[in-house]
Amino acid sequence: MWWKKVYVDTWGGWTRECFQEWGSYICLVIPSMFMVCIERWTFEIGNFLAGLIDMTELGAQGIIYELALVAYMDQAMEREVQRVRQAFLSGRSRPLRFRLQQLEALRRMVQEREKDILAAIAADLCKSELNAYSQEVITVLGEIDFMLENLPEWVTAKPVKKNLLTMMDEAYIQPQPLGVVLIIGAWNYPFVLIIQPLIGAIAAGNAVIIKPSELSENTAKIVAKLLPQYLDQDLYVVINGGVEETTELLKQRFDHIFYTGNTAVGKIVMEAAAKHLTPVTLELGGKSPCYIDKDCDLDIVCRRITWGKYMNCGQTCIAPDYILCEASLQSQIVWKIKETVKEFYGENIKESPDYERIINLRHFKRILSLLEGQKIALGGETDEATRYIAPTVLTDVDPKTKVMQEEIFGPVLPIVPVKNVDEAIDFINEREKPLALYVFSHNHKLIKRMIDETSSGGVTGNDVIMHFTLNSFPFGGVGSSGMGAYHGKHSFDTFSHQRPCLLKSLKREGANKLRYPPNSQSKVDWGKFFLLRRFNKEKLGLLVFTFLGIVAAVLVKKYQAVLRRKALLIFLVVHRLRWSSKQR
Ligand SMILES: NC(=O)c1ccc[n+]([C@@H]2O[C@H](COP(=O)([O-])OP(=O)(O)OC[C@H]3O[C@@H](n4cnc5c(N)ncnc54)[C@H](O)[C@@H]3O)[C@@H](O)[C@H]2O)c1
Ligand SMILES: CCCCCCCCCCCCC/C=C/C=O
Repeated sequence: MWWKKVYVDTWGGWTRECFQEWGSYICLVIPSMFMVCIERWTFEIGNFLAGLIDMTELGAQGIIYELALVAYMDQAMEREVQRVRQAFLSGRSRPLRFRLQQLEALRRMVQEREKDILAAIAADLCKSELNAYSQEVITVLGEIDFMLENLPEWVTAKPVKKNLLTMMDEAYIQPQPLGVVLIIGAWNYPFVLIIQPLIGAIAAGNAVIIKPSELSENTAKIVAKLLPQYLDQDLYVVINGGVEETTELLKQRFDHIFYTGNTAVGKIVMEAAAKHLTPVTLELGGKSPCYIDKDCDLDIVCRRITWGKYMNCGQTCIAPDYILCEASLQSQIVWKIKETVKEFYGENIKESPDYERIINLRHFKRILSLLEGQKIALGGETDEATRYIAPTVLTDVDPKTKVMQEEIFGPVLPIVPVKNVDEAIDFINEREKPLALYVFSHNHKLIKRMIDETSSGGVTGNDVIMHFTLNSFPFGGVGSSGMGAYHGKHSFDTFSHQRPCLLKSLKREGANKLRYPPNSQSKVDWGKFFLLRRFNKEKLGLLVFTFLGIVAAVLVKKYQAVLRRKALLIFLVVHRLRWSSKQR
């Protein structure tokens, strides 16, 4: 027997190294022992599946094994999801007290292990720990506090308005957990993009499998290490790995999939989810435009845009992707951005602790290719060894060029001249719906008009990024920038099923005869009366009066049942007569 690929845990990397040395040996010498070895290994490490080893790279020449191993991977993933499902079915994730306690434990994890978390984010993105804290940790702590404060109210059943047919029944909406949720994260804000949805999923009472991005591997590892130390180990599980692991994971049945990442993979996720009719939330990207009206304070506008564009080296889903403005504004904008860059990052940007690097060489080269043939008005300096790209501005950009065809996701800011706001609106509407839209103007009406006449996931007027920070807002895209939303109550709703509950009594069968066969015109008329009429304030007095009658009837012991029925009948007949006369 041969195997092409095996899963092993990557705690500290030692298992992987060990396997590289021993795995191929075992495989070559005693192939039949191989599976046993993997089984024992995965058992010993608690079924955590992570890194992938390509046995062909290790000198094993067999090809026949691939199928056998894929089957093994499938089974392993299936077992893991099954384990989490069993934990969910135990019911322990549901009680409010448990949810609050897990959220508090998560907060304790972030507070007690802050240094480890910040170091991991910093290592992944060449980010200062201060920036990692303000961009990721603050948001997470704020979200946990918000949940703890509001959850007791959100979990309670909400009574709903009733119609005449159900007026004696109990009718309410009960939010309930969906089940097992899969959260797939992206690398650019590797902590907040998995922990913030996790908070919502826990709050809603679900079990969760988290698949962090393999590109931000330090954060992926620290999350996999810390979560089991603080949270229930069977309900909340981290599975690390790359595309192959995600692909295997996506074959399993989940009750909801929450994916953050690029649009192309978003389609893959949705297709896989469709096989199980699993609902998805897709937090995708796109080109977020920034319109600068000539009636504005350019100093302030350029400071805000510089902050949002070059934060995290432009690798922010809601960073302003490009600027639309009148041609005459371009030179001033370039000048003011240049001054701001100096103010923010100093004369030597490479030395600044506030300026990050591009995540990997592939993205570095991709961004460089976007500069070809462009007029570079600011920046343009690069260093492949450290994946540094200076804050860059391009002017007079032709919308047909490559930089305007894909999301930039780097520190390159094209300016596309337009004649006026009408042309800017048309420009935006001719393209895919962006994740964010930014409009700068002193003219409030112009901002409102742009909001009314365009579509985007979110909008901020006279600033950038900041709508992300308000957890009373739903955060998400529209069209190709995504579907569904989260943050605060919106996360709770995303991970809950709003279950309508109608509780009737087995008494009062008389009223139900109306819907039983055989049907008649009179039954239809009564049905119309019962179902098409709604209570309004005008009728409330009459209703109260009727109820008082019913209560009185209850007090008259001997005639209790008879009186109640009569009062209801009188009320309905009076109503019906008044309604019929109005109809005429
Ligand atoms: N809307 C948001 O909140 C938000 C936030 C961050 C990033 N983004 C968007 O994400 C993009 C950047 O992230 P990325 O996509 O480069 O991140 P990424 O490369 O980390 O991929 C995201 C996840 O998808 C998985 N994946 C990748 N290829 C896959 C495949 N073929 N099949 C199955 N799974 C696969 C990865 O394992 C990873 O967990 C940008 O477009 C950005 O705008 C959106
Ligand atoms: C010290 C004050 C902090 C100000 C708030 C900063 C807000 C930063 C938000 C960063 C966005 C993180 C999520 C990104 C999603 C898409 O990539």
